[in-house]
Amino acid sequence: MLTVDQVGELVRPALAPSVRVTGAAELGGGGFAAVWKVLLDDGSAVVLKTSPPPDAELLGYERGLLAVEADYFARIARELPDLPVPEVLHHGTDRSRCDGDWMVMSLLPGTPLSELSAGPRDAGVRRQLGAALARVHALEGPEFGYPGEGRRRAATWRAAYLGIVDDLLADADRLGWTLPVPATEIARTVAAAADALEPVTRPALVHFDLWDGNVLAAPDASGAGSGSAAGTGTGAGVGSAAGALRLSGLVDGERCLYGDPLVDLVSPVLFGAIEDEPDHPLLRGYASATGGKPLDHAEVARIRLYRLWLYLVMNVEIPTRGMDAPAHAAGNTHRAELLRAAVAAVAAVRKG
Ligand SMILES: Nc1ncnc2c1ncn2[C@@H]1O[C@H](COP(=O)(O)OP(=O)(O)OP(=O)(O)O)[C@@H](O)[C@H]1O
Repeated sequence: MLTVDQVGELVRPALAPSVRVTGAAELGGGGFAAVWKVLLDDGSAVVLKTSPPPDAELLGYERGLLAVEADYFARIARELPDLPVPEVLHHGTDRSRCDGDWMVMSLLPGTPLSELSAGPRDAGVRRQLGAALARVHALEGPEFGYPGEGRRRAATWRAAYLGIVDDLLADADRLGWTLPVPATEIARTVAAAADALEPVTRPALVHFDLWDGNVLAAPDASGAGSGSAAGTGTGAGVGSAAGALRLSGLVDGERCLYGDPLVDLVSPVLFGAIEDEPDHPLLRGYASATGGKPLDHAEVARIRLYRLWLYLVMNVEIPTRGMDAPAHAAGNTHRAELLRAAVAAVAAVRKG
């Protein structure tokens, strides 16, 4: 855990010489990295994110994530400047100053959807998210898979996906973590369904992790309570404001990769299935930007493969996130059920 003085030292390279740090508070939700809101004496604030130290036990794909996240935000800021991603102010790698990498970025206004319980009021935000995602998906990479040094990549999406799943199964084995479905059954199930991935021929930039905690919403300019959260970051007041909300931030781009745009339809409905909700606002927003049509059978088959992947990650990361303690038993039982159901759903598409 960093002290406020250490936080101040790390953000220093991103600040004008005259600006002073007046305080810092850890932002909730950072399960992988440590994330701080840092207050400055000019009344503004920035965000500091530090990655785990190099000797931390991580999953194989979790290498160099902060550099990848910095590149993701920088590329979107460059190519789609009206989309609300943080501005990267500094990316530090000096081990004499911090065990892990660190990034200083602008503080976006708003509150995560996960903290809002806004009900139908957040439909507009989800529509805007769908439209924004469609634009990010127009950006391409050179190959399928993860960007960055020594990470899983392949010339085809099928090979990248199967390799990513294999790597996660190898992680579970290395960590001695028993999965709720045997690794051999998972590998067999995805291999048998992998023909569904063949139509994907364009490596689109996908975020992968847009669950509600990584989508920020703020009152829109005309909404009641406008200004209560704008400028204060994860501010109070949005949840109780009765006015309309707007999409004010996409954060946590560290798990991005190049692949099928449909990957991004899974995390936003973390415990459900977007293909069972044809009127979901995210789908409507996405279709408004792409002229898209309802999801077809082949697309549903792919989405189910991606849900299996997401739930596999959520099971394999239990030991590395320190969630293998008895206090997490109920949550882990739920994760296990999700994975079992996802494997069965992939197998069912194959039979259907
Ligand atoms: N630039 C930003 N502006 C405002 N809030 C931010 C910003 N970056 C992060 N946050 C807030 O801090 C939280 C944690 O940040 P982030 O998701 O990047 O950390 P993480 O450790 O990678 O999270 P996860 O547990 O999802 O892996 C976010 O959910 C968001 O609420």
